[in-house]
Amino acid sequence: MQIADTAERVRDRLKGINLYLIGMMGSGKTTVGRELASTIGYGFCDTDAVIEKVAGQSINDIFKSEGEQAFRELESKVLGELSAYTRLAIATGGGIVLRRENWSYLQQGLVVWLDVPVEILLSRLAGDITRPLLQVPDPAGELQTRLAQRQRLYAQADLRITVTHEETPAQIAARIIETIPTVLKPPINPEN
Ligand SMILES: Nc1ncnc2c1ncn2[C@@H]1O[C@H](COP(=O)(O)OP(=O)(O)OP(=O)(O)O)[C@@H](O)[C@H]1O
Ligand SMILES: O=C(O)C1=C[C@@H](O)[C@@H](O)[C@H](O)C1
Ligand SMILES: [Mg+2]
Repeated sequence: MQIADTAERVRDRLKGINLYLIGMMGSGKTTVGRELASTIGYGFCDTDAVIEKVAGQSINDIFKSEGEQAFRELESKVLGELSAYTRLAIATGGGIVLRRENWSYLQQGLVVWLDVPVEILLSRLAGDITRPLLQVPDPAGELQTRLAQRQRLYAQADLRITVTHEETPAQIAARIIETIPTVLKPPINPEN
């Protein structure tokens, strides 16, 4: 079946609930999230982008001037506000899973973990200067440590999409759409 047909069926079965993408920095939440939204006919939002807009500064500058704690507070506020909408694919920040209160919002939708090995994250983020937590002498070690701290939290997702080799964002979005029915309640069929 064509992905467009599958996407239409999945969209109907979702009944408007939001899709939340979680995972490490560089796992593709923003890139795949945008593709997922357009394929399934949802709107797209990115908590990091909304934070930068409301704060009027880059994430780097927020971390520098206010610190990580202030960023996390803003992040929870933005997540809470976005979760009031429906029919959205929402790319979150890599640390969204750290706060319990964030899960009260995430759990209202369907949570998708993009599980990408550190080697791929590193190759994607080599030379990146927009992620404050990676501006350290040993970004590989930093990613390993943070993944170890967060792994069990990411694992609370409804859906785990493991990326073992490079696939295009469109291929990953298609894989998400094809896998969503496995975690939804089966449709009611009165003839059975
Ligand atoms: N499937 C993919 N194949 C190749 N490159 C990708 C893929 N997904 C994302 N990328 C690239 O990896 C980089 C990071 O992707 P992206 O910004 O979507 O990650 P993220 O999970 O949103 O990260 P963050 O948590 O920091 O917001 C970007 O340069 C993007 O173009
Ligand atoms: O993994 C993280 O803690 C982060 C990921 C990014 O999305 C941004 O939210 C910020 O750089 C922090
Ligand atoms: Mg992102």
